[in-house]
Amino acid sequence: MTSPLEISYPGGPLTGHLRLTGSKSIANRALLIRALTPDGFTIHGLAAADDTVRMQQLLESDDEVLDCGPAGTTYRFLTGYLCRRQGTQLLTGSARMKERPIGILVDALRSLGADITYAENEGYPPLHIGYSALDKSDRVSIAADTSSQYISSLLMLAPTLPNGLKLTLEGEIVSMPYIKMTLSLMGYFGIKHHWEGQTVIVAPQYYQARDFTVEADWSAASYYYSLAALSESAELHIDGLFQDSLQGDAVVKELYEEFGVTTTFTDTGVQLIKPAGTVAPVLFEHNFVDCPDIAQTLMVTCAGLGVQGLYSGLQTLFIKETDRVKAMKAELGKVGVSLYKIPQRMAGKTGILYFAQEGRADYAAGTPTFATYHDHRMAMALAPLAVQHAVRLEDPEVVKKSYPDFYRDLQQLGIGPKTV
Ligand SMILES: O=C(O)C1=C[C@@H](OP(=O)(O)O)[C@@H](O)[C@H](O)C1
Ligand SMILES: C=C(OP(=O)(O)O)C(=O)O
Repeated sequence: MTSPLEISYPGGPLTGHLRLTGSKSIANRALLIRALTPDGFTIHGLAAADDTVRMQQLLESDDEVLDCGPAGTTYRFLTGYLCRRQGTQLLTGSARMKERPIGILVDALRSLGADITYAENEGYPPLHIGYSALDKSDRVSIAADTSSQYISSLLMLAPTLPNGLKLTLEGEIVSMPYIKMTLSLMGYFGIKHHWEGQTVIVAPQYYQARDFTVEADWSAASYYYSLAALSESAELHIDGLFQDSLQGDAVVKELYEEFGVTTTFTDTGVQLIKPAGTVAPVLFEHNFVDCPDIAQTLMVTCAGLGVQGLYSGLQTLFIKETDRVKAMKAELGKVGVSLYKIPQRMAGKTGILYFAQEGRADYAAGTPTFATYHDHRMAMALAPLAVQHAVRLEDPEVVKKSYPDFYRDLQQLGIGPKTV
């Protein structure tokens, strides 16, 4: 744990220009695909994010123990990849990773012939993974309601399998834009696929080497949208983001229109404007099933502005870096904002889980100290409140997972961090 950091803003319009970090989701796919491509290729714009660095290191390592730390994509993508690599390796991770389920992916890989055994608890990391031809079958069904990363892991491997793969997605599909991102990137490297209903069909094919540039990270951009929304007025220029994005989290540009933040694409990225005098909405309602990583950002924006929140599609937040709903409930509670599950009888009989949020962040008790729960997004989502009142973040270095320069970039906007 690193010492707490206090961040504050002197006030006035928020202005500035920065170049945003690369997307770890895109980077980790490009790295995995490169490992499956005989000729290799150059990847530009790889971020120094821990999850990306780990992916690079582990793909190159022939150590017997591979430690993914808290990196979900790294763990799930390597689970598939290692099945085709010679030798046996122990794939492990942080204490939290050992609580994040992997059984759905292991069962799917085993049905193709994988040699995987649980080293500790059934259904959870760590895993012993041995080599297998994965030629027992050319089709598999997988529950799509828990994590899309299992599906992306299988899809990236699919063209390299002796018989290709027909992958049927069962139940509600969560994080669908990430599956589309995987298929688009595979397409960039020459892999064709087609859908038959809920089944993705990928024939045996070779990845084609092509140089590649990683887009800036729209999930990281969400924190600047929140900063703009929470400021009295703002004009921010963020380089590296483009209109035609592979990332589902690019939806932030539409979501923040409700808070008066407009986006204009420029030659180098985006310009965000929030005019003075913008009136916040009374209610913000959204289903986050396609964009779970920006849920915390929107919760904090609503808390800062006193906007009532009505959220659904949060079911995957319980198994991320922390139980994010529980963590947000505790931290927003520190500034008097409540987040609670709506009883089923009030939400209707749809089976959809709804959460409601009420209250406006209140700093009467002084500078709040927010815990970050080993979750980069807790720190980054709560930080924008600093434009309203100084806030303290515990274990601030947690942001390194996806955005190591987060505080440096805030400083460029005049939002000053100091260690306390
Ligand atoms: O494939 C990816 O790059 C990701 C998929 C999502 O996870 P789930 O599919 O588990 O929701 C997302 O939350 C994660 O940050 C990155
Ligand atoms: C959920 C996340 O990451 P991962 O699942 O890759 O650990 C995230 O970055 O918000």
